[in-house]
Amino acid sequence: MNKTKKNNARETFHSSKQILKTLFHLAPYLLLTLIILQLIAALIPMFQLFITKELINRVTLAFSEGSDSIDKVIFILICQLGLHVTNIGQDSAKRYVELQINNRMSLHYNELISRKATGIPLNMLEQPEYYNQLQRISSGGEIRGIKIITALLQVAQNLITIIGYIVILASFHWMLCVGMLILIAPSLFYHIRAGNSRYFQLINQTPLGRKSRYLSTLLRSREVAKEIRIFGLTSYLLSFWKEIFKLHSREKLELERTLSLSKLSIELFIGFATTCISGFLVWLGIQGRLTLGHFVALTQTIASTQALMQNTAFNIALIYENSLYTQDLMNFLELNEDSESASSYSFPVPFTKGIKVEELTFKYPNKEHLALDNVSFSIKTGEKIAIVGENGSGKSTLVKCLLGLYKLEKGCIMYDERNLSLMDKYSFRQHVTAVFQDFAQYHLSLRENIGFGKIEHIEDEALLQAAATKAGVDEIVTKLPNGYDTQLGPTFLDGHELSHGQWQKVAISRAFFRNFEVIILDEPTASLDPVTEAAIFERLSELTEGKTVIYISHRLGVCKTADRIVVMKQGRLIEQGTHTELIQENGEYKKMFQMQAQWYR
Ligand SMILES: Nc1ncnc2c1ncn2[C@@H]1O[C@H](COP(=O)(O)OP(=O)(O)OP(=O)(O)O)[C@@H](O)[C@H]1O
Repeated sequence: MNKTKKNNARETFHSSKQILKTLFHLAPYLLLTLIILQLIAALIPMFQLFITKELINRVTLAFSEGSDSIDKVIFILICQLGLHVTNIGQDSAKRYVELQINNRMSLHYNELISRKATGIPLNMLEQPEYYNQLQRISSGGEIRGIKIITALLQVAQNLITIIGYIVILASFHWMLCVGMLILIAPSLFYHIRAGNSRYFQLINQTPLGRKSRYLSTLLRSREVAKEIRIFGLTSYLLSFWKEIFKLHSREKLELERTLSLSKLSIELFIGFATTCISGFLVWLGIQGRLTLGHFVALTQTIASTQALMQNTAFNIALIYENSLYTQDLMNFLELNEDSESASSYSFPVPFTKGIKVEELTFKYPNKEHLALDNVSFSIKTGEKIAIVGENGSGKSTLVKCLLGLYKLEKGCIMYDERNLSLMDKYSFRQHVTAVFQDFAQYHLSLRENIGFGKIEHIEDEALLQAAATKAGVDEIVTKLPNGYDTQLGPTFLDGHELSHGQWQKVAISRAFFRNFEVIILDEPTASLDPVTEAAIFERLSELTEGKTVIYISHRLGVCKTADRIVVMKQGRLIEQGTHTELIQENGEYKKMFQMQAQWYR
């Protein structure tokens, strides 16, 4: 923890500099305007002080001399009004400019965060620390950047005013400015300590905090609503959530209590020091070294300087605290992405030699055992391969590797003798399509749900209808109120919910919406009725004529149509061959096939 604190302290300056640089690129004129407004704000208190002093002295004179001196008093009052209007004007303008800067920064960083989140390797998404970090930056990391800048400008503004005040105070007595300077130290110490403690408390609370948020999401989620009711889980989940909530509240209260005690002692010290300084002023007045105007103006100066110093200390601490949070954002943005076009190596067209998997070994970051253990096999172009095996045998992991979604540590995958790891990802994805076991259900229009298969052609009606027909979605469309433009899912107004099987057909259409050389289907028909499933598999050869097909299925009956069957067990490839060959081999496949077959006898 100490090491982390030290590192963060060192990197604080770096992240503030980064944020400033970005802002300078994003909104140079707004930044300049903000600096000018801040400068005006810095000078106003000194003019105010001068006006106060003049006003008191001239009013005292007018009271003793009568109406002869009233013109000068009126002039001073007009100046005071002008200053007041300027102050209000600069304050409103500053808020407006800050809001504009905030919007630009928010847009910029939110876009970067979303791009990064969709660009980092899939392996990273399996790691809890990724979600902890994402949660912290999602709760306003980019807004904290603008806070650093406004705090920096506020410090600069305060310093200008404080220097002006100190010069005024020093012109009366050097002791006054020394007294003022020593007031800032305890305040600064307190605010930095408070910021640091709150930040590290957040770091420690993030993992459990995520769990608590997950539990409360579960309690309100549509997906698990049925199970929560049927299994009566409300009390259990609620008490788990309450336990975490109470623990975190207790920790926060404890920290605030400690900080409040420190703050109280610092405030007492500051109050005592201010009283001493005021007493010193009275002593100077008694000695005849101050007029009444001077006395009022200096008392006001001391109060203002003290408030400004506290505000400066608070803002310096704010810069430090927000830099710690911004550091998280910067670290996240610096994560390595899947290189989309780092290579000039494109997908081989025409695709003639097929796919070769050599000694492929893969382990998930948080797991002990290998998900894939030295897997080697090849697929000819145009071949239809079925992958079968018990749950957890590595089938889905294998197809995700074939799709280039995971970074390989050992072994390689070649498409027409071109190494997938070195291939340009964009080019690769133009020629490969997939239907996943946990396919996405986009709560958008049906057109978008299919068109996402190749976003550039989303308006191509003929292509849309062809893809829909291939998976039997054309029958669904006729029953939808707005055809392809019907909003799907229950999330938004007029949303039309589909059955799970219908959603799966839409996912298959999406895969068929693009031209492909290779199609990978991970249990593509698990939710379909037997008639639809049989129809899709019967038509698969026709729909994928000349294309390479790899599919995973637990229904071994449909695998009989494959040119070759690959059998997986505990991450290893244990058998491969045609259905007839594997039955003759009398191995794992035959055992699985016979077990399934007995249910149909
Ligand atoms: N995201 C993940 N993080 C960690 N381990 C994982 C992850 N996904 C899968 N695994 C592990 O990797 C192994 C292989 O899983 P995989 O999903 O590839 O199996 P599968 O054969 O597709 O299973 P199923 O038939 O149930 O879909 C399993 O032991 C599983 O626990």
